[in-house]
Amino acid sequence: MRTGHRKKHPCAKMRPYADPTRDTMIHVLKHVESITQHRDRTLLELGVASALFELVKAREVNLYKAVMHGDDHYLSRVTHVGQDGVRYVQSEFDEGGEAVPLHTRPEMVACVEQSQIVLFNAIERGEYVHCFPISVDRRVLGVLEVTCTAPLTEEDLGTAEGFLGLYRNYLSLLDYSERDTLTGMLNRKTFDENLGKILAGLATVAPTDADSTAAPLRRRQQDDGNHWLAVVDVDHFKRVNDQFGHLYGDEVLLLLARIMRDSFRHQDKLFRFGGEEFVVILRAMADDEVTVALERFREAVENYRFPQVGQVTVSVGYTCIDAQDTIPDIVGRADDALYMAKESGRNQLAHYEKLVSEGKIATREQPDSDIELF
Ligand SMILES: Nc1nc2c(ncn2[C@@H]2O[C@H](COP(=O)(O)OP(=O)(O)OP(=O)(O)O)[C@@H](O)[C@H]2O)c(=O)[nH]1
Repeated sequence: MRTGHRKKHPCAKMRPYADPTRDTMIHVLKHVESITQHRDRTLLELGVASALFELVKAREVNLYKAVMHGDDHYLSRVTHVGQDGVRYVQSEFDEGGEAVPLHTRPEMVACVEQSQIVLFNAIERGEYVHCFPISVDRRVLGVLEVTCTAPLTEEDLGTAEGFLGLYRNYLSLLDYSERDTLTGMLNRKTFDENLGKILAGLATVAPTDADSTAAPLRRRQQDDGNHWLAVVDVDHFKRVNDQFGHLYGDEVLLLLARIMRDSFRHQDKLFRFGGEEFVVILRAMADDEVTVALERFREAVENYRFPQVGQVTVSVGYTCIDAQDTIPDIVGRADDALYMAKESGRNQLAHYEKLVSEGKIATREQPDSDIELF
């Protein structure tokens, strides 16, 4: 039987002086271990930014996401680690992370458009800003910005590029496991994780009797509006498959995914839920804002001519997400509304809460207690 007693390794006594190279290596490996333990994108990003901040002794490290809207690039800061001790991760749904046009950050243009590393001397602040492109499959997804009081040494540049390589590889692995292979949209597994995070966020800011600390965050959440969930289903898709074959059916799904990407904002989350069903999670101040966005998408599909197939339409059911909801509650309500949209002739939207207030649909039964029976 083994006991808890461990013999000292004979070499332990033979280390009369510290070996700085070995210590640095151990330090770097600890960061690598900590970064790769995450299956979560935001924690991964924070891990990379924190590691670089410490290892190259930066003043601050920022991570920007680059997004295309129309023909223009926009940048949105998602992670920040600074000397002030502030460590910050922007929620993907947070409107506070409003994207700025790329041209307002001229030092980043070559980085995003030509995938070049850029060193920028901000003399007035006594800072050197290093911008590294974050690219996966030759697409620049963002910029890692490392700000220091002096240009990075060759060694530090090597460290930064090494961590960037690690981040890129890990990101493409995560991306692969998060996406549907046909349309490239986020998959069902990612849907559950994302909606779970939204609900957890809402629960932390939901009002309680003695909640003074949560008040500013709650106010901000309320200022940013509600989250909404819409289920989109292709009308008579079986007919498309039967009449034109599965390959054309697949092409319809692929093109539909493209129309969805063009119709919604970059903060909105788009998922392929399975088969010919898609889900959008969006944030909006008011009901009519959601209706306008969904209606714009519905019309775009109706007006598109799919190769060989011609016109395809979609029906959409949507509902407002509440802090007390569970995932099945939300999807169930959107599905009930979708059913009504199909029953009422397809190619239209149906808003669950509106249907309830008009007495056209019965409210879903809420469980009496928190206890779930299996
Ligand atoms: N080509 C293709 N077809 C799929 C895929 N996933 C599901 N389908 C097909 O989608 C069709 C869905 O049919 P139904 O659920 O009957 O619905 P529908 O014909 O769209 O009719 P409504 O929803 O009532 O308007 C089935 O024929 C499935 O085989 C896919 O990945 N590719």
